[in-house]
Amino acid sequence: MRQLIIAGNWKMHKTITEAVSFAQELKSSLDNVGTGVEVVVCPPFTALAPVAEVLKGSSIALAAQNMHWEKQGAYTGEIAPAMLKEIGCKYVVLGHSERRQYFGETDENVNKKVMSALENQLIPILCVGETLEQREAGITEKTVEAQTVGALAGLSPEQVSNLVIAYEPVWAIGTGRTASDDDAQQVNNFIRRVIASKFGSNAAEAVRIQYGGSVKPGNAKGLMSQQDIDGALVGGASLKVEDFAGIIKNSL
Ligand SMILES: O=C[C@H](O)COP(=O)(O)O
Repeated sequence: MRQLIIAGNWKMHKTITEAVSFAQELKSSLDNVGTGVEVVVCPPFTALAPVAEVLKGSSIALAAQNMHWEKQGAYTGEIAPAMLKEIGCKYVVLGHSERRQYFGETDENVNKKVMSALENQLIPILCVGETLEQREAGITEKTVEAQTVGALAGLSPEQVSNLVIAYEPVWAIGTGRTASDDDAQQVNNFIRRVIASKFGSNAAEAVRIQYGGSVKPGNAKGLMSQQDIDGALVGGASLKVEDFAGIIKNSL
């Protein structure tokens, strides 16, 4: 049985002050939520340490939204994996479509980041997903397979078992246009079959595969009750405690 994992990706939102008060409020509103779901927040870099302080002793985990693959060096503006580990991050979001689209990330870069995260005991939340053009051209599976296989090249089945994959159709991100429960289930199931063929059935059974793209309190239950959907990567609706907590509670 895979534990649900619901992560709130704040993207480039919230100052330190806003992030800290959000974390305090979220902590108290999830007091009785139980262990059926793992809750993760992904603040911007500047708010990671202050939010880590607020979350100390709670079951809410911390994730960064990106990192460099190198240990250290002359990479102005970048953040190394050990820096995230030191703050207390458990997860790191890698290969988000916004990173691919606006910052030129390739499957090769994402693969280096996945390897480096694992070497530093950070669990990748690997994002994959097709654009609207790719969906309309009938190449959703081909696209998602290439991203998945490319990002996971060189990993062992054990390493794959422990990571999280987020299927995020680009056309559903921030658009209010969610994939139907069936469409999301179909692609998540396809990803699981890709993992099975490359890394074996144990890894495929264990790996958690989220859905992301306009997840809200009202559609969370339908999506989360699909066989191959093991959680959500939430953007816009993770910025308000009421909405994010609503998604978590409705998923159980
Ligand atoms: O990382 C989160 C996703 O990009 C989803 O964003 P959204 O919930 O605003 O559509």
